[in-house]
Order: sequence, then structure tokens, then C-alpha cells
Amino acid sequence: MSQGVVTLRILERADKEILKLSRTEKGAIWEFQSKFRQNPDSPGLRLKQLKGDSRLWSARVSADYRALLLSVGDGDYLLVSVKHRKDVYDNLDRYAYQINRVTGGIEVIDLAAVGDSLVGRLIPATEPEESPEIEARGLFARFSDQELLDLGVAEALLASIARVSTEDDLLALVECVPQLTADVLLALHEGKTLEEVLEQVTAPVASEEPVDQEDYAAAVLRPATQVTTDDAALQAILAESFARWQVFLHPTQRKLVERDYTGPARVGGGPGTGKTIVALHRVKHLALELAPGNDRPILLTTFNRNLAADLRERLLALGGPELVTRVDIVNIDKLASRLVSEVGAGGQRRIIDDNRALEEWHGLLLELGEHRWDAEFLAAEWAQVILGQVVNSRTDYFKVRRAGRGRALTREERDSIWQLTERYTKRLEDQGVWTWRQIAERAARLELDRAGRIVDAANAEESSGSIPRYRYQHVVVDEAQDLSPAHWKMLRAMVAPGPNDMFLVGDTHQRIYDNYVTLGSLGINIRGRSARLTLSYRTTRQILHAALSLLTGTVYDDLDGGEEDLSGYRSLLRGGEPSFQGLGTWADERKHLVEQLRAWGPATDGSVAVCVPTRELVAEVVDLLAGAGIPAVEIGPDGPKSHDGVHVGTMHRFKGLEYQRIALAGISDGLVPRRGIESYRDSDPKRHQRERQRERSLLFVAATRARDELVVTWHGNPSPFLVVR
Ligand SMILES: Nc1ncnc2c1ncn2[C@@H]1O[C@H](COP(=O)(O)OP(=O)(O)OP(=O)(O)O)[C@@H](O)[C@H]1O
Repeated sequence: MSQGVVTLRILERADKEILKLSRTEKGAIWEFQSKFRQNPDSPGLRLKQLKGDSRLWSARVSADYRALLLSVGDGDYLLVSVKHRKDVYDNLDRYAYQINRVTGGIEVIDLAAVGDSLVGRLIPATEPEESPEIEARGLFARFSDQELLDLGVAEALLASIARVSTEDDLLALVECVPQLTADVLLALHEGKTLEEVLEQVTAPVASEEPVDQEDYAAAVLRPATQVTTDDAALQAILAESFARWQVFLHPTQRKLVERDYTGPARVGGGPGTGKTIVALHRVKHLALELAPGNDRPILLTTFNRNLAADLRERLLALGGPELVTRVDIVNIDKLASRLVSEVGAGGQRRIIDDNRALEEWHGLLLELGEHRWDAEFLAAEWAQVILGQVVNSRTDYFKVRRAGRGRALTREERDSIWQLTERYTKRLEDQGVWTWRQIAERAARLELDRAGRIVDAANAEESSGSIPRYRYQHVVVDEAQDLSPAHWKMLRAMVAPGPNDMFLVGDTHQRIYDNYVTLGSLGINIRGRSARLTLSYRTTRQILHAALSLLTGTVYDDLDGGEEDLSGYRSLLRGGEPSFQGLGTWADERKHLVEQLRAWGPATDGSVAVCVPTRELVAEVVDLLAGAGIPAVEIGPDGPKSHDGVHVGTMHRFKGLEYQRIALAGISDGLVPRRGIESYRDSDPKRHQRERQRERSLLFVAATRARDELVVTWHGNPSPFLVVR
């Protein structure tokens, strides 16, 4: 074999084994792989084909360890396992490898591990069949082999699956089988029908082209074969400096990342399904196609400031400084304010937050003795309709669609609101202040003007040198559900419509800023380019089910005038049931909280958080914990002020974060949803419903931040969103 042309990739299952080895052993694997790439035939490596098998080879890693390799082509190997030498040779039949006929991905199964996992209850396929009686009692007896195979179950496991008779058997089995087999079996066990499993679990990972089960060279390149792709990834694995998401994408994730889209594309999906991960990989994928340069032709944006900082860190981890230098990473409001200051608009105006803006509305109405409208209504109307949709004139305001805004307004009412907003903006101007919404609106207008100039110039056939370019070649948006129409107008005008122009990820079930949009009407046509992720990588099945029950009976949109649900949303992780407990008073609940945190042990690594509904409660909990000797850190607009200690914040602050353990406290009637919204029940039922939905989404976001443990408490009556258990 010629030197230097050998490829060695690591199959995801081997990586899991390698992670468990000691540092010395990992070091030995590092040495091994670099020698192997140089010359696999070097005598020290003792590369040999395993007896009776054409594709499996073994090679020496160290005195005690052997690598098990699958040859997928000339000079192309997959590392499928690293084993103690005695385990490699004692029973060659223990390894079954195959190209999955549905996904076209390579699967390697250690049948002995499958047997061991069930403490002798399961036996490898090679051993004699047990009596048909036992089989008939199996959890999956009602499905034929063919049905299971059509769902993508690995053929080598059929005999073992037939013997699974209890849930414990199943849970042990799924630990050591290929991911798709685990996913299918768990879904069937949960009671999904064959059709549902086919649609929700199998179809998204099925190969788009016919699968040749003998063609390993083609199989290794399919998304369903989860492997490291390059040396850097391999090196990172061995140095333990990587996170799994950087290397192994789920086949559905990878398809979405690498697809060529003819226009804007959107990826939805429940919490923790890897939407952010997909957005990051998409940025990397797009960057690889860029012509060399020092500019930043890709925009990566999101709603919150702290999440933009987080995206930067993760993109750095994924692609290093070379990647980050080609990408403009900025939260949407900052981006807008940058455009506005570029042209000196706004002068020295200070930015005020929504609370202060509301106070100003109260002040204005008081001064004018105006009672027809309440301040909250006007604040929202101005922010969402007038600024949100970039309404420039009274005439336009008469015409504008007020989608999702509650009761209809007459022409006369609109006239009066328009006049009030004019006075209001004057009031802010006199004080030298403005809001983020105003900045977004101004930025959208500036950017639309600029895009208009490009079109005009092109029509006049001016030389390309004088035509201002679009700012970006690609725009990637995370947390898309929270952007306002003005934001979308700005973004649309920043990138030329065309292939791969915009890639949006978000989940409308997590919308917490009351911005409703129909992307199609904003020039962002995602029809036919919308997909959904459904497998959660974050939460356990138990937490996921509890969180889903919070959404019972509600309907959500798909950002484009249609509806979206979370069907098929699931997890392969398992843990304890979340706990729900009502206490008599807030004092009792506080005591309970301290006890719970003590029981969880010292949280010096920022893995524990407390989430409460109001800012006042945040301050109280921080004091409470300090008094109890538990270090506590508040989560501010830029994220937790320090890493150590228990993080404490309102539900809004938890967007995009995740913790190992979370206590949701104060989830009482009157607090979640806030009592204040009750006044709209009769006066403006649509508004009431929208506010309720937003509060429900907040609770949903908070509950889905927990990876392993979730504790929910309240005092008095529980929140009506908590289905009584
Ligand atoms: N392919 C993967 N391999 C390993 N871990 C993954 C993978 N994809 C996602 N994860 C992990 O799952 C968790 C959730 O991912 P991510 O934050 O991208 O989800 P999300 O859909 O954006 O969630 P949310 O909507 O709740 O913000 C993260 O810890 C991430 O590292």
C-alpha cells in the first residue's frame, strides 16, 4: 500500500468506547493512528485480517489493546472498536456489521455486549433459538421481522429483539444498539403505530438514493454513518478537547446542514433538538464554500446578547479563528443599532428599555387625561404594529394588517392611536431617548433604501463598482421565533434573494417576545424549504413528557401563516420523573428550595439553577441562598454574572441555556400566568389569549432547560398550566 494515502475515520460507537479509556490508553491510540496513516503495513502494527472475515481487521495499539478496523475501500478504514486483546480474538462472531438497508449507513454491533446487557437473558443471534412460547411474550412480538426491518432496525438484532420481554430488558438493550434501532424500539414501545414511527423516526434518516448493501465506499460518506471527517476532529477526540456535537451530527441534522437550498430555509423543532448546533454547522459549511478573503460575508444573528456571545464561543470551538473571522456574529438589536450609527441617525440618543418606555406611556396618558386606551395596549400597538411593521404614515397605518393583535380597530380609533404615538415619539425625542424597537424600525428603513438604491443603480446599468453591494452573502438566524417584522425586513434587505441566502432556526413554542410574523409576506419565502428536528439531545424522556404536558390544548404557528406542532418530539435519554410539589406558603416553598439545593450538593460548577417568575423573586431567592450559605449568582442580560454557584433568574433569562438540574419555584396561580393579564379576559379576549400563550411558552422554555432533574414547586394554588398529576 502506498504511504500517506490512508484514511482512518472513527465510527461514533468507537468514540464512546475510547472516551472511557485511561489517558495512557488514549495516548497509545493517538500514536497508533498517526503510525497507521503513515504506513498501515508497518510490522509494529501487526495489521491482520480477522479469520473468516473479509472486512474486519485488527491492529496493535499497545501491548494490551487492539484496534478493530473495518475496511471500507482501498486504504480507507473505519475504527469501530478499541478492545483489550483477549476480547478481540476470543469470539469473532460477536461482531455484526452491515449497511443499513434503509439509511444506507454502516452499523457495527457487538452482539456479545447486547447479550451481556441483559444479564444473560439475551443471547447473540448465533446461538440456538429459544422456544416460540417465550418469543410470543416478547414486547415486540406483534411486529413481524419485515416490519421492523422496514423501520430501519438492524437485521443482526432481530433475534435478540424477539426475546425482549420487559421494559428493563428494552432499556438495557437500547444502550448498546445502533441509534436508529434504539429510536424505533422506544417509539414502538411508547405505543406509536408503525406508520407514525415510519414517518417520524425512519423517514427523516432514510437514504435519498437506493442503497447498495455491498457498497461500503458509498456508505461511509452518507450522513447515517456517523464518523469523524478529518484529522483535526480525530485529534480533538483523543485530546478530549471536543464536545460530541462538534463531530457527530445526527443524520437528520447533517442533511439539513449540507443541503443546497434554492432560497430561504427554515429548521424548526422542539427544545434541545440541536437547532443551534445545526445553525453553527451550517455557518461552517457555508464558509467552506467562500472565496478566500478577509471580509465577513456571513451574518450569524440571534435575539439575545448573551446568546450571541455563546454562538461566538461555540463557533470558535467548531471551526477555530479562521472560521470566526469570516462571520459577523451579533445580536439583532446591536446589528440594527450599528446600521443606525453608521449614518449618524439618532445622534446622542440614549436607549431605554421596555419598562421605561411603558412608564412614559403612562406619563403621557396621565398628562393628556386620556382614558380610552391603556398604556400597555398602546405600548404594544406602537411596538409591534407601527414600528414592528415599519409603518411610515397615518395612511399606511389605516391599511396595515394587525395580525395577532386582538380586537379590531375602527378607522377613527386608528386615527386617535396614530396621533397619540406621534406625541409619544416626540416626548421621547425631547428627552433624548429611544427604544430598541425604534432603532430596528430605522435600521430596516435604511437597509430597504439601500437595497432600493442597488436595484435602481442596476436598472440604470451603472458600473458595478458604484453599486453598493448587499452586506452579506448568507444570513443565518438562531431563535428566529422572537424576531419582529422590522428585523426580518432589515435582514431580507441585507442579502440578495437567491440560493442559500437565509437559513433560520427556531421554535415557535418558545416564543417569548410577542412578535408574530408571516415570513412570506416579508419577502422571505420558505415554502417547501421547511424542516423539523425531533430528537432531543438535552432532556430525558421523563422531563420532555412533563414539559410537553404544559402545552396541552394549544396551537402554534410555523412563522409563515400555517400551524406547527411537536409531533414526533422525543428523547433517547432517560432519568427520574420530575417532581411537582405544592407548599402552603411562600415561606414553606423557600424552605423547601433550600433543602432541595442542599440535597443536590455543592453546585460550584454552574450546573444547577433556580428559575422564578418575577424579578422580585429573583432578588429574594439570591438573598435567601446567600443567607443559607449557598453561593448564588444572578443571570443578567449578558448571562450569569459568574460561572460558579447556583444560577438564579427569571424565565426570560433561561432562553437558550441548559443546566443539569433546575428548580422552578413560585409556579403558582396568579404568578404564572401573571394575575395582571386577567383584566383582558373580557375587555380583549384575543389579547388575553396571546398573553397567556406567551406565559405558557415561558414556562415551557424554563422547564426544558433541565437535562437530568427538574423540580417544580408552588405555594397556594398551582399554576393552571400545570396539569394536576
Ligand atoms: N449531534 C449532536 N451530538 C451531541 N450533542 C448534541 C448534538 N446536537 C445537539 N446536541 C446537544 O444538545 C443540546 C441542545 O442543542 P441545541 O442548543 O442546539 O438545541 P436547540 O434545539 O437549539 O435547543 P433550544 O430550542 O432549547 O434552544 C446541546 O447540549 C447540544 O450540545
